[in-house]
Amino acid sequence: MDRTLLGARVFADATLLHRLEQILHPLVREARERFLALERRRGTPLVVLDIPLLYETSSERTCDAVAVVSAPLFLQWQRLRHRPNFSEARVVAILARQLPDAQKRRRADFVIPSGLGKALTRQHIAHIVATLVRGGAGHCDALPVDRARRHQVSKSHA
Ligand SMILES: CC(C)(COP(=O)(O)OP(=O)(O)OC[C@H]1O[C@@H](n2cnc3c(N)ncnc32)[C@H](O)[C@@H]1O)[C@@H](O)C(=O)NCCC(=O)NCCS
Ligand SMILES: Nc1ncnc2c1ncn2[C@@H]1O[C@H](COP(=O)(O)OP(=O)(O)OP(=O)(O)O)[C@@H](O)[C@H]1O
Repeated sequence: MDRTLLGARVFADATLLHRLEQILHPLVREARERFLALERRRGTPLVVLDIPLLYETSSERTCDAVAVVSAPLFLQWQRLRHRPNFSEARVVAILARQLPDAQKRRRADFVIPSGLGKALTRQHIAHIVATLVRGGAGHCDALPVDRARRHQVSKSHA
């Protein structure tokens, strides 16, 4: 499948994108449920879901905590320019269909900076994992997280 061509069509046409989402999102949901059921059976203490349209689809309600990976806008554009299917029009169309980064950062429990090098990003992730495991967040959509500690961490990271 030519994803670049499909992207050019659907990101320029809200109706077509909606049709594609109606086909794909149920399949994504199904795969996610299978994954969660398997990890629950295994007793995995923490699972991570990488969801691009998390707030846009209200999926945050099914998770114990949300971490947003964020870099400054200039860096986002710099990285996007290196993608094989880059076009300014495509990026503008995609951004118009997503919640602004600032809003995601405000709503998230954790903000993971990705603009200051991979070592620092890894440190933040390790800190978050330790906080969640200590705080008792285990199976997604089940256990509570220590909110006070969450805020403490997200504030120091923002
Ligand atoms: C249109 C497709 C084929 C383009 O694929 P391609 O490999 O060229 O781009 P990629 O998937 O990496 O997406 C590029 C950027 O667009 C964003 N994006 C993808 N789908 C959407 C969408 N429905 N709404 C808003 N942004 C989107 C991604 O987060 C990413 O930042 C693909 O994005 C797709 O099938 N999208 C529809 C399914 C979807 O909603 N996926 C995201 C959530 S599960
Ligand atoms: N912490 C980091 N330090 C340095 N570079 C990074 C870091 N995180 C990501 N990058 C670089 O930024 C680019 C984009 O990363 P990635 O594809 O993970 O973004 P993304 O937000 O998941 O993208 P999308 O949602 O559009 O698929 C890649 O080239 C990657 O190497």
